[in-house]
Amino acid sequence: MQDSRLLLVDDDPDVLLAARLLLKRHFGSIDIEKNPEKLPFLLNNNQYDAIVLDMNFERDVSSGREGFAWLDRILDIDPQARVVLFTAYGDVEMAVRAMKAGAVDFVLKPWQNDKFVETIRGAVSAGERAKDRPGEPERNGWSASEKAEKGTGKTRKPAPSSSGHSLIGNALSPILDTISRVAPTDANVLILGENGTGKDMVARTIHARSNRRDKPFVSVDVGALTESLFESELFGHVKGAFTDAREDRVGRFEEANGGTLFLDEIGNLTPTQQARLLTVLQQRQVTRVGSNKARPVDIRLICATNVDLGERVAEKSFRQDLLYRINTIELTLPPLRQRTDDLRLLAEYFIDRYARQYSRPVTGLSAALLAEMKSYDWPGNVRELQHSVERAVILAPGTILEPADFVFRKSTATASPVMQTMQIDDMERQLIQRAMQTHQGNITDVARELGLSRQALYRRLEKFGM
Ligand SMILES: Nc1ncnc2c1ncn2[C@@H]1O[C@H](COP(=O)(O)OP(=O)(O)OP(=O)(O)O)[C@@H](O)[C@H]1O
Repeated sequence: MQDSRLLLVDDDPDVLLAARLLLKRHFGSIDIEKNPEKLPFLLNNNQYDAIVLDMNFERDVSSGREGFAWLDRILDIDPQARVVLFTAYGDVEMAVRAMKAGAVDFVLKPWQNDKFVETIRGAVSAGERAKDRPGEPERNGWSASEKAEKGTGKTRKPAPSSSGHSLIGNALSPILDTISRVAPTDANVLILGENGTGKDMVARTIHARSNRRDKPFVSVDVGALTESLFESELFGHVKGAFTDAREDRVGRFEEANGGTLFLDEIGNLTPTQQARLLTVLQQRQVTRVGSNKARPVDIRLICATNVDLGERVAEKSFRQDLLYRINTIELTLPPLRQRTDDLRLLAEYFIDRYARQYSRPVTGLSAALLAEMKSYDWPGNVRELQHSVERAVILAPGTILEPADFVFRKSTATASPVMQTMQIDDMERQLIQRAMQTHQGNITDVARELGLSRQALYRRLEKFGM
């Protein structure tokens, strides 16, 4: 236990300090973090034996919704993560729900010291046992291999051998073939497709099937980086390079050294950012901001975007030389509306996954629902289908999902004449405004309803000045 490493995430600094003081006496090293937004970065860069996560962040004090979203995110990044939840409200029902969603245990605040230490000890040693015997079922009833095979919601970083199975859909077989051929090479790959079509999954699958699979997979949403953060995030900085640079920091390129760097939303880079990126890719070395020492980097580059880069090149907002550098192999993921034959397969896959996760008796979907699904245009693609099925599985009264259990967003085909004459931007703005009202500004819920990633939602909020 003395060499184990823990991460505590809570927005109350007093709680963090008190918990660290207690746990330091029993466990090796304890990282504390006030801001859950830092979780992806921390998890991509560190190996934790257990993570203690608060369920009730400030913005959403009692429902635990934000805690659930962060739990999901952690398990997406690391399906084997041992997450123990902190809850201040003694809401055991919520804690039990969280355990069904993949947490290993929970601690009620205010805690009893002995009990708290024992719970964490249990989480850490369960993780060690699972490492020793990889096939052994875990606490929530699924072994690691079963999770990877079945894709029980935690398959974002699956075992290399089985990662291809989690990309569901017959229409994807040509893409899976290409992935098999391309993955073992070091060729740069550009993945194109609308939001929610599976670009991130494809990037992870390529890495998992590459010779770099034991090295880091580092993912950066470059579209979300401001001009001032771009260089220090990607290339790192040295202490004193700018006001906030209190310590040396390794950039994402260096973090990915030996492994794969995934640059998402590459289509949104400004001309200056494109020029900086191109130089680094040409020279295969990075210079941290404030330093003059160039460091070699060995990365396999995968990029993704939902914009038409050819069009951007034609209108001169994306450099052709950069496009040629990143698109050695190009993969285009079809939107869901163009692969309606896969709808049943995908829907059944998600029904199975969520019925298990939430212990619901749902076993399938009716022909009427399938017909409605086929006539809908799925603007949020597989992500939207996934969330709609999740909601329906939780709420449906019967064992077979019916049209009444499903909420389809108003599609362009059925929109009112007024809506049809509106510009797409206006519709988008209205949808976002409505969802923001419904969810009282909770970004996670709004993004989920709209089938967007949080970053994609942030960009739209910025675009519409909301
Ligand atoms: N073929 C598929 N099989 C199973 N799940 C899928 C498939 N495609 C997408 N998904 C699921 O849909 C969700 C969105 O996928 P992903 O994040 O890979 O899309 P994306 O194209 O990267 O989206 P964005 O452009 O918004 O970042 C994920 O939860 C993923 O698990």
